[in-house]
Amino acid sequence: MSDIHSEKILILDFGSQYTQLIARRVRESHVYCELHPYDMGLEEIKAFGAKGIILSGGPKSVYDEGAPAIEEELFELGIPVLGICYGMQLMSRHFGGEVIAAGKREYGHAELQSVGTPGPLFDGFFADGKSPVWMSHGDHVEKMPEGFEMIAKTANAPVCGIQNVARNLYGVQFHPEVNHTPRGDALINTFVRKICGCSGSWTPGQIIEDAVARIKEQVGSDQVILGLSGGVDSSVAAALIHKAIGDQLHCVFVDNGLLRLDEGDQVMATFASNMGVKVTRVNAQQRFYDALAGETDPEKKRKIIGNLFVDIFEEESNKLKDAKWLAQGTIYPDVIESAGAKTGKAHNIKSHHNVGGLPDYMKLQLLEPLRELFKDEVRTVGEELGLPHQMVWRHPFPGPGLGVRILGEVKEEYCEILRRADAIYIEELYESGHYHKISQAFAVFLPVKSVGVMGDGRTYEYVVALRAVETKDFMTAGWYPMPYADLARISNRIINEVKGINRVTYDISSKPPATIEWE
Ligand SMILES: Nc1ncnc2c1ncn2[C@@H]1O[C@H](COP(=O)(O)OP(=O)(O)OP(=O)(O)O)[C@@H](O)[C@H]1O
Ligand SMILES: O=c1[nH]c(=O)c2[nH+]cn([C@@H]3O[C@H](COP(=O)(O)O)[C@@H](O)[C@H]3O)c2[nH]1
Ligand SMILES: NC(=O)CC[C@H](N)C(=O)O
Ligand SMILES: [Mg+2]
Repeated sequence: MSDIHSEKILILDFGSQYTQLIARRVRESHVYCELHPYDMGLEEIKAFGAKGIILSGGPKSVYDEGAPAIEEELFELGIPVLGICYGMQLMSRHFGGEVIAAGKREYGHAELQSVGTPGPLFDGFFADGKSPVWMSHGDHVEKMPEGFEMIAKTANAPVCGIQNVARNLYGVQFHPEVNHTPRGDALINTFVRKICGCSGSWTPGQIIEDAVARIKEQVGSDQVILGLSGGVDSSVAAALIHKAIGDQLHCVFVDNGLLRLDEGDQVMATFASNMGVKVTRVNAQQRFYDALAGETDPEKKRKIIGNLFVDIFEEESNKLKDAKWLAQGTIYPDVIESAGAKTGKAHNIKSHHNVGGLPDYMKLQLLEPLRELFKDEVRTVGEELGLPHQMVWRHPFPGPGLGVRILGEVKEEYCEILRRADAIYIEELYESGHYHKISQAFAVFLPVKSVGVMGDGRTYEYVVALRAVETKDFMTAGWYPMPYADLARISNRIINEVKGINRVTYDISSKPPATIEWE
């Protein structure tokens, strides 16, 4: 078994908005990396065994009292270090440089100018001695650190790139990790591949080979149970685990009555018929409708749905002899976010449910083969495993499903109406080529009636709202500028074809201040 973790980069997070993007760029260079808080101890850092360390940006100023600092010996380990923004300022100070509040702050686009010879990090970065970069800083390095050369500046900031080639220490004031720095990805690639000497073994084929070997080793001859939703994460997890242990995997698909049109049949057909995976379908529609009857509060609805999922899971695992593992499609952003959530600093806007919020009595161990992967890596792995393209590139669908897309009380009748409207909407998006330009699209049922006229007769029926958003990380999102002609066609079809709807609206709210789902 090749060890794809033998080459890895450590990213120390000083609280930048972009730390996750640094990890994305490193992964795109086919190098494994992990994010850790800036105060990771020296012994832990040594034990991690990184081939390179990246220090992120951060909101504080290095000269503030109590500003986040690092283990001083970090620079003595002989491991290459790249400091970005705050990271460069820390490095500069450590080596006797001076950081001050800048007279001219820089936010947004700036033109970086090469100073002296570009050096290994900036290899190929400049064209005619210049390169567009993206800045976000109020401080700058005024006096150079000892033993370093200055390799770049801008009109406003005297020091924007520093290097000590002999010790493999580099710093940049700009943000190479954001898309607005056009050659930034190449710079990060140069750092991890050329300077740190990583060979780039983090490829889909290797990830699969490694995961399969690890699953086999962990699970042995035990049985594994997995909640399969038909969404990207649980589907890829199922395919991966099935490749590793075949029939020892038992998937449970819960039809909670809150799924999209024909979704249950599609999931069963794809997995059971085409892929030979054992899937038990639990028809629990009525149980969910009964449990939700009369409840209008969004948070209470989410809790009801989540709890019922767990109950059903428990029942199913009790039916299975020797089930020792519960597999989940947890991915890296889930891991990072729940680590953040544990600090308790964030407001609870809504309770996101993942089935398998394990109750103590469940006694199953967790198997999470995707917990190191980002969504797009999960998708690439899914493609490599031969999952249908449509399944891999589907928009995410929340666990509580239509339960959070029917405002207020959930009724079976409303679910039927919404399923039909949503299916038309999504079909039209596929046909017009918009689907893959949109991050997530769906219809929402509004339990209010308005007056209309159809075939000379008065109608008094419900309203459907259409939502389509563009986003990278689902934390912030903009509404999709759908062409009028497409909106017209979709609205026309929904009103004509779906009984119970006589009005369609398009949601033009961004997140924040709205959220993506309506509840
Ligand atoms: N109807 C369902 N039956 C069984 N398990 C489910 C169901 N809905 C959700 N789950 C479980 O909850 C987990 C979290 O759901 P989530 O929507 O985040 O992921 P997903 O459905 O696998 O992927 P995607 O984000 O693409 O929708 C799933 O991985 C799956 O294990
Ligand atoms: O698995 C999930 N369980 C949930 O309870 C849940 N609630 C929202 N979402 C999805 O998360 C993303 C952000 O949604 P919001 O802007 O509505 O919070 C969007 O992609 C939402 O679809 C969920 N996913
Ligand atoms: N983005 C950053 O890392 C900013 C660093 C520091 N707070 C500054 O304003 O210069
Ligand atoms: Mg889902």
